[in-house]
Amino acid sequence: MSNQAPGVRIDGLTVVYKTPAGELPAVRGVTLTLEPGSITGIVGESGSGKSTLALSLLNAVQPPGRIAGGSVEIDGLGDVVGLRGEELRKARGKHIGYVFQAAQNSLNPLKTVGKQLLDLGRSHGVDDLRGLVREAKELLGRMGLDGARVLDSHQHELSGGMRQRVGIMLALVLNAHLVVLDEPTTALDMITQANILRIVREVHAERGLTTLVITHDIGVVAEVADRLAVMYGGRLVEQGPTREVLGAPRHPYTRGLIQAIPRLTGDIGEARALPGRPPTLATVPKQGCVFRERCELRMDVCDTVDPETVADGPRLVACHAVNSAPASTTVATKEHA
Ligand SMILES: Nc1ncnc2c1ncn2[C@@H]1O[C@H](COP(=O)(O)OP(=O)(O)OP(=O)(O)O)[C@@H](O)[C@H]1O
Repeated sequence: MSNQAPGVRIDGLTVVYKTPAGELPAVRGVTLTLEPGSITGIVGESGSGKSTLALSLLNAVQPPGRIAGGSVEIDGLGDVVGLRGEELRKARGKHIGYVFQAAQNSLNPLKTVGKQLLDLGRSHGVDDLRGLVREAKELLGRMGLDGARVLDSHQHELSGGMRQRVGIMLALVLNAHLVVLDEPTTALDMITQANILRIVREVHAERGLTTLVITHDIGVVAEVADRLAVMYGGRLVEQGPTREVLGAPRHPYTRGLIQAIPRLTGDIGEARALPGRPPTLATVPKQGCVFRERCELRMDVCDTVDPETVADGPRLVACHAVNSAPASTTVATKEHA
């Protein structure tokens, strides 16, 4: 991979988990492009398949899960779904930096952060380990931490918020140009969250990265993402430029998510939680629209026919009610399940 922001093309991706009821899809027929140099946010409630989709970028879905169909083409690496063993290990860390959702718990409790940093550097053939430590201290310093002290610490000596920032440092320190951040700010207070998101944006711009941010918090994507993809029941239901999607959401689920945000100004009672709950693997409908049970625009066709993804300029929406808009053109959504 060159030293430039890579483009990523996810096409018809389906990921299944083995359950007592057979293999069920957590991600189904997802098609998404990450433009080089962009920050894309994926938002959706718990269980919508965000983490499973993010893990697929590293071909890191673990049993009982497996990628059952589709491809993930990353510039310079090819289709990572086909990568195995050493090739795959090298790609992770060096080309793809990743902060796991449970970043607070992903450190080794027996080793200092500095020792883990050196292990990471050695396992990726970094010659200049001093330079690596310098870089780590610099990144930690920018995130408001005393770098030398953090590198000398064990996991138990750090707060949840500090571990989260260590996770972000480890994802960035090898200079990967594709960075995946899964819930990067969940353990943080509002001020620290804003600070971390500012740093994510700065480092993204300085280094020329392609960044994917996974979150249940629409405020986080509003803060950082150029483009926003909304996920529900393993499907992408709406995508587009963040401002356009937030300013004029089209899919009823996106509208529901936005209406559920309490505003700082105005009546707190105006925030309306979306009624009902998202489906689990066992309750996701096998045919028809995955959102219909909670949808105020439900029509008969929604019970039987999966809505196609329809493009209107840069906006993509999968909804029968919205599909009737006259200026739309249909794009094929591949199903590999
Ligand atoms: N190891 C597993 N075995 C079985 N089912 C799983 C496994 N991991 C995830 N799932 C199921 O797959 C679906 C998608 O989970 P995933 O963690 O990708 O969603 P998410 O949107 O990231 O949610 P969260 O933010 O809560 O992690 C959920 O229904 C979840 O229960």
